[in-house]
Amino acid sequence: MSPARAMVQDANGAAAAAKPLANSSKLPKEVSDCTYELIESVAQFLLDRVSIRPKIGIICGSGMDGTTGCLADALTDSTSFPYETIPYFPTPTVPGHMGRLVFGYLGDVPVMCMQGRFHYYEGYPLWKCAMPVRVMKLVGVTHLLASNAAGGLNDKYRVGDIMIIKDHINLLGFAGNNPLMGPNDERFGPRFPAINRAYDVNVRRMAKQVATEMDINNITHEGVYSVVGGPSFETIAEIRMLGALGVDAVGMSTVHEVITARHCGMTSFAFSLITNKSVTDYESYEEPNHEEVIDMGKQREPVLKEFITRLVKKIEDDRDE
Ligand SMILES: O=P(O)(O)O[C@H]1O[C@H](CO)[C@@H](O)[C@H]1O
Ligand SMILES: Nc1nc2[nH]cnc2c(=O)[nH]1
Repeated sequence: MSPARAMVQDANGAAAAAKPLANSSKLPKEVSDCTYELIESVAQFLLDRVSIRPKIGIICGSGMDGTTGCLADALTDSTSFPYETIPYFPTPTVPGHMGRLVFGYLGDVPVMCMQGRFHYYEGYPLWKCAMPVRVMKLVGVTHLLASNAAGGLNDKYRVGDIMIIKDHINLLGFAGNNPLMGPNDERFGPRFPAINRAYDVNVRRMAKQVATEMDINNITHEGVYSVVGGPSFETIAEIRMLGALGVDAVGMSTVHEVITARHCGMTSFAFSLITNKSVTDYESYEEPNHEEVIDMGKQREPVLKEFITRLVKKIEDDRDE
């Protein structure tokens, strides 16, 4: 598709030509080129083409954003933008991440939904991986809900369980890599943002209420997520180290999105679907693999869809009070 000609697709996949773009080719190479004005222009591109004004932005994790039956398919009155048609947007390279930004109604709540996210191991710098969160912000989103697939370290967790993230350990940050590195534009947020209250306590409370209402408390936990760079899964020594650090689940995403969201004043919430148990035993022949991650995401899709739909409704009702 010509980069100068964006396409929008409706929920049935019908493509329609949108306004031509001045420059829809590539993201700027340097973080310093990714200005507030550039993000504003991307937000404006979207606002010019959709009528709904979502306050809630959703990022779907591995296996939860794929084919028929996924969350984005549940949106009504939807308009979707394949990532390659959005100016300056990265494109996903990972199976299980479809690559569409969908606007629509979940129940009766307007949302925008990233069907596919960006990971550091794909070769994008972290700021670029998290750039869509800033686009959400300038579209008018106030609440970020991110989901991910993760390996479960906590002995009590089983495959298929949900972990509401209460905190994270940013191992990429420890290694000197953070989405906020580079010049800071105060219009997004402060140079040194506090991150200790990243996972909103009120939204977590609502999520626990939803789990009770759905009668899934037996599979729902609250815990600490750690991000690693990937794409290789962890060694046994690494898993043991993470366990000793108090990590309950490990993955390769979400933290850069949440940091970016908090930096620009968005309320954030995230949860993990435990798609595999982390291997801690040298005698074990088990090996994690991306196929089982995607399969578990698909299996849990109905539950997660309902979980998110109910949570979104609670957030919206709470905002209206
Ligand atoms: O975090 P999400 O995008 O759900 O994906 C998780 O699953 C993939 C590994 O199977 C990694 O990308 C990991 O981060
Ligand atoms: N790093 C990491 N990411 C995952 N995503 C899904 N499962 C895993 C895992 O076991 N480790």
